[in-house]
Formats: sequence, C-alpha cells, structure tokens
Amino acid sequence: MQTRETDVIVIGAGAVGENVADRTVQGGLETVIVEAELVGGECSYWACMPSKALLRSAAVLREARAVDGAKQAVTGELDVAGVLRRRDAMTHDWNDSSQVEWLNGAGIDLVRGHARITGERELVVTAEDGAETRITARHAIVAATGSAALLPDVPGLLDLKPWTSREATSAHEVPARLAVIGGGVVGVEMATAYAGFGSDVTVIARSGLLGGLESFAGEAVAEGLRELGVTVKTGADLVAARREGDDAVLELSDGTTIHADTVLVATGRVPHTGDLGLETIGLEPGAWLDVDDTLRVRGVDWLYGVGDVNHRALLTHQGKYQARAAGDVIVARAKGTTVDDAPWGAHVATADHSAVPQVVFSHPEVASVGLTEKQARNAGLEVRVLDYDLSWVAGASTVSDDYRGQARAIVDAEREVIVGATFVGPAVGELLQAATIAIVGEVPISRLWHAVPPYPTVSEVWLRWLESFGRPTP
Ligand SMILES: Cc1cc2nc3c(=O)[nH]c(=O)nc-3n(C[C@H](O)[C@H](O)[C@H](O)COP(=O)(O)OP(=O)(O)OC[C@H]3O[C@@H](n4cnc5c(N)ncnc54)[C@H](O)[C@@H]3O)c2cc1C
Ligand SMILES: NC(=O)c1ccc[n+]([C@@H]2O[C@H](COP(=O)([O-])OP(=O)(O)OC[C@H]3O[C@@H](n4cnc5c(N)ncnc54)[C@H](O)[C@@H]3O)[C@@H](O)[C@H]2O)c1
Repeated sequence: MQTRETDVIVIGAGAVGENVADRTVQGGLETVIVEAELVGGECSYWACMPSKALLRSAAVLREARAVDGAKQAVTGELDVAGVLRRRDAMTHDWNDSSQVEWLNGAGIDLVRGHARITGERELVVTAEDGAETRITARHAIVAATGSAALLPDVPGLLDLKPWTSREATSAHEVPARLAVIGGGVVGVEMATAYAGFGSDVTVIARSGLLGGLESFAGEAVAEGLRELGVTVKTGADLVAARREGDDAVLELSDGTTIHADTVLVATGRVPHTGDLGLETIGLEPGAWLDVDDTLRVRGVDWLYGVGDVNHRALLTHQGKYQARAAGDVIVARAKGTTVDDAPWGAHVATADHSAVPQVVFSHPEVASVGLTEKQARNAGLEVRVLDYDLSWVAGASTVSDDYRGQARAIVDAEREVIVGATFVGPAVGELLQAATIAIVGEVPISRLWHAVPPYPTVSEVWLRWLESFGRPTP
C-alpha cells in the first residue's frame, strides 16, 4: 500500500468539498481532495444544474405566452430533444475534465477513489482498480461526502426499479406516465419539468406540497401543477407497490391505485456516511454528522462535516458558505491564529440557523428566506405578518399580463426587523437577496424606509410591506 502525508484531506469533491479545499490551499495548507465519482458532485451532474436546465425552457415559453405581442411569436411547442440537449451540455455529458482542470489550477491535489477513515487523521483510498493509498492529515480531515436519495421501505417499491433524482435529472427518454412520490422540492420541480415535456404526471404527497415553507406557497404550487395537467394527490401515502405487466402500480392509503410507466421516489435524503469508516473513530455509520458552528464534528477535534452531510441546510449555496467558514477555520487552527467563532464571525456558519435562502423553480416559482410565521411564533417571537398580493404592484403588470403572486414578510415586532420572507410568482428568485440582506443585517424597519425600490419593479412590494407595517417614529 502506498502512503503519503498532507496538511488537509477533503473527502468528496462536490461543490462543497471543492470550496473547502480552495480555502485551505489559499491559506497555505497542502490539501488532497478524494473523489469516488465525478469532480463537481451531485449539484453539477444530477441535481441543481441539470434540473434547472430541464425546467428553464418551458418556463421561458410560459413567460412569453403571458405577454401580448410576444405570445403571438410562440407558434410551436416545447422541443423536448432540444431541452435534453441543453441539459447534456450543462452537465458536460457527465464528464468532469473541466472541473479537474479547475482543481489543478487552484493547486488542489486530486486522488480518485473511495475514502474510508481508518483512525485519527488517517484514511485509506481505494481506487477503481483496487489499489490502496493510506493518507495521513497533519491537521484535519473534512467529510464533504454529501447525500443520496432516501428510498422508503414500502413493500414492492424496489422491485419497480424506481427513479431517484439521479435518473430523473439524467434521463434521455420521457415516460408517458410518471408517478412522483413525495411533495418536497425534488418532487415538485421534477413534476413541473416532466409535465412540461408532456408526461402524464401524478404527485403523491403525504400532506401539502413544500412542507416547511409558508403554506400559501405549497397551495399556489399545487394549483400551478394542476394547471400544467398534473394530478396532485395530497394526504395520500404509498402503502404498497407492484408490477402488472408493463405497468407500475402504486397502492395508496386512501384506497386508490395509480398506474404509471415510471415511478420517481423523491422522499428526502440520507447522508453518505455508511461506508466512511466512522465506526473506527467511535461515530455511528450512516448517521448525519453532528457539527458545531465551525463545522467541526462534536467530540472529534480534527474532523469536519460540511455541506449536505451535516444536515444543517441541504443546499449548494449554503454548503459553500459553510465551506468558506470551515476552510478558513482549519487554516486558523493550523496556524494558531485567532479563531473568530462568535455568532456572525468569519469562522462560523451562523446564517444556517436563521437566514437560509431557497428558490424552488416550480410554476409559480417560490423564494424563501429566514423564518416562516409558524417558526417565528414557535421561537417565541412577537410577530407581525405582512401579506401583499404581488400582482398589485405596478411592476407586475409590465412583467406579465397574467401576473399572479404573493409575498409575506415576517417582522419581529419587538426589534422591528424582518426575520423571514416568502415570495411566490414569476421569477421571484431574483427578489430574494434583498430580503436575505435585510435579515442578516438586521436592518431596522425605520432604515428600510430609506431603501427605495425602483419604479416600476416587483421590488415595490417592499414599500407596500413598509406601509402596512407603519413608519416607526421616535
Ligand atoms: C434533484 C435535486 C436538485 C437540487 N437543486 C438544487 C438547487 O437548485 N439549488 C441548491 O442550492 N441545491 C439544490 N439541490 C441540493 C444540492 O444538490 C446539494 O445540497 C449539494 O449537491 C450538496 O453538495 P455536497 O458537496 O455537500 O455533496 P455532493 O454534491 O453530494 O458531493 C459529495 C461528493 O462526495 C463524494 N463522496 C461521497 N463519499 C465518498 C467517499 N467515501 N470517498 C470519496 N468520495 C466520496 C461523492 O461522490 C460526491 O461527488 C438539489 C438536490 C437535488 C437532489
Ligand atoms: N431548488 C432547490 O433549492 C432544490 C431542489 C431540489 C432539492 N433541493 C434540496 O434537496 C433536498 C432533498 O429534496 P427532497 O424533495 O428529496 O426532500 P424533501 O425533504 O424536501 O421532501 C421530501 C418529501 O417526501 C415526503 N415523504 C417522505 N417519506 C415519504 C413516504 N414514505 N411516502 C410519501 N412521501 C414521503 C416528505 O413528507 C416530504 O414532503 C431538500 O432538502 C432540498 O433542500 C433543493
């Protein structure tokens, strides 16, 4: 077995691992990154990028069809082959050479293979040909190993060889009938995409759609999916599955059955920690990594868990935010310089607790950050809820002849700062960053009155929120 030593080892070259390694190299630490599959990880090849590519073309058509003068120019239907071609280009045909080039340019040393921790600051990488390399880290090991689709234990389900998000985002054929199990983000986005391709889609959701967000968001998306021809079954659970000839048959808790050609399971994620050697250091294999705000695994002072694997916020941008803090704190600890771990310091991921932005690229789009009304009340805050119909702002009428949208701000009435915001409507994702800044910066409402939204934009909703809150005076 070959052996080598380095300052830092990062396991997993997804977006998150790449960013940790970039920071540790920039901080002067020799860094090895280990990757078992493709450099770039889930987001580049089987998640964010291909899913957004699958969604975008139909969204553009819908936008054009909602504007008189433009709609007359839309004379054809969606070219599904063109959409898939664009998705293939976006994923570089599942070839990671451009990302490997980036790693090389950044001075990060790539070792291909599967890593297993074997003891303190030490792991073994098994390459595809079975060759093993033992690598020891002088300072830290970072697990940035991400997550995989959770497959619920439902009798007969696995026999159907269901799709997970991986197959749904990389498919080259469109099923005539698609049944989607799960009404979370993956379920909703893929139902939107495949409905746009002409599939007959059924979504099976235990409760409402997009649980965890403001309920008006899930309700608007259910209505939007129905407009696209999707059957949305809420309050129904999958109890059994079987094959009948070519049909996949799903039995639901409400006594109904669904026949489909393909079944997509979108019921959440499990961490990539089952085969990571965690048992060799007293941790539980298969569990999410429990980390502090510097992303260090509690009880193991040389191990960090960053990105999906720590279950703080399963989003690329939030994982990359964690990566910047983790990379920098590893450097600080290695060099013995000051660790800035107070809330909102340089070495902590404080925003994970109170200001996680997310955009769901559904029809309509949903953008949210911070606390929902329910979360704010549960946190014991005295809350003012500011609701506004987005179609009432002047900018909305220029965007679309059929603008439908809703916005809600949650205000901590005692401190007079915004703690949460949700927008539903066309392209609302682009409205979100202002809300994130207001929340993270704890900008007082009295000061927001001086942040003037341009006319006529949809951002004028900020002024309407302020008017309905009232102008604080000394
Ligand atoms: C369909 C879908 C759409 C999504 N869309 C969005 C979106 O629009 N926006 C957004 O912000 N988020 C989105 N997400 C979430 C996003 O994909 C994840 O949050 C993100 O990929 C997590 O990055 P990561 O680097 O932590 O993990 P990953 O991207 O999973 O990377 C982990 C890497 O570690 C490697 N690895 C694992 N174990 C080992 C080992 N033992 N040895 C060596 N290598 C190992 C894996 O091969 C992988 O490359 C989406 C998710 C899905 C499923
Ligand atoms: N645009 C984006 O930002 C984006 C897009 C896709 C995914 N993601 C991320 O990926 C993660 C995973 O997404 P996801 O949709 O798989 O998970 P999720 O947790 O968002 O939703 C899973 C859904 O499946 C339901 N469910 C669980 N078990 C079930 C069962 N046995 N039968 C029926 N329903 C069941 C849950 O109630 C929930 O509604 C999310 O946390 C999300 O943050 C983000």
